[in-house]
Amino acid sequence: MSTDAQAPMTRDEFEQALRAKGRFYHTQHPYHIAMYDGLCTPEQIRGWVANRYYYQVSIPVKDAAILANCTDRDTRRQWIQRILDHDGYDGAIGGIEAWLRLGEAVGLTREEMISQEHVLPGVRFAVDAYVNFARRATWQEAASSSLTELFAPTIHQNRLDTWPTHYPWVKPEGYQYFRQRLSEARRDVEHGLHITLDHYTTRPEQDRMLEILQFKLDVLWSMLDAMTMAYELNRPPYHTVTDERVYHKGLVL
Ligand SMILES: O=C(O)c1cc(C(=O)O)c2c(n1)C(=O)C(=O)c1cc(C(=O)O)[nH]c1-2
Repeated sequence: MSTDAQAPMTRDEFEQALRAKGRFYHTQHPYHIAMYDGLCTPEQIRGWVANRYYYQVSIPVKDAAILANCTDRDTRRQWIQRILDHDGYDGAIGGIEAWLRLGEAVGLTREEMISQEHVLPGVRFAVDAYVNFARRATWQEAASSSLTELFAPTIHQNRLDTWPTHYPWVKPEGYQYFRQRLSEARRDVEHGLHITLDHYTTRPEQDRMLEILQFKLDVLWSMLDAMTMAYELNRPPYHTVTDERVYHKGLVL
């Protein structure tokens, strides 16, 4: 390779390269496209909400792992807000509680979500890979892996705009999560982008970051692949053997 090929990207070029990864975001997944086009059955919406619950409860664990590895006081001060946003604080309900209410609004019970009985092994493995990455990586790398949210500035607004028409059977009380996330996601992306653009300055580091972002895209895409098998193709795990949800509900390692 020539020395030129190894030259670092400028801050702007690097940001453009990160943003270009957006074409692989899970909004391009057929499951997501169907959801946006109003083509999902109630069972498919319920499956998505019940499985995404596992992502929601894992996010603060992931963020706590980042905090545990973070030696920078200013970053910790800002990052800790992410945990509070999901867990709730000062009387405000957090994202996890809001997600449980979304579940109830689509016809799931709180108990069946909390029991994680619907969480497909493929979803669990994908989400666990993200949490484990955050445990092992440097805090800067783990922080920057949250940047997929960069690709969906309007994802929650779109749901607020279209779900009531597409899915009138969903109770309106369920939409709080999407509403809450509008401002939180914008703030998180700004902070994550700031850390990322500051941290990766050599070309090999920048290339590694693009690979980290691809890893995170793979996590999100794989979750939807597992849901496609179960709820679109009607091939949940062990479907050749039983209709029961025998898959494990998580091993605490
Ligand atoms: O609904 C979505 O499509 C979506 C995607 C993502 C993402 O890109 O990881 C997050 C969220 N929502 C979200 O609500 C959320 O709180 C969140 C936290 C993180 C993260 O990586 O720390 N991603 C996401």
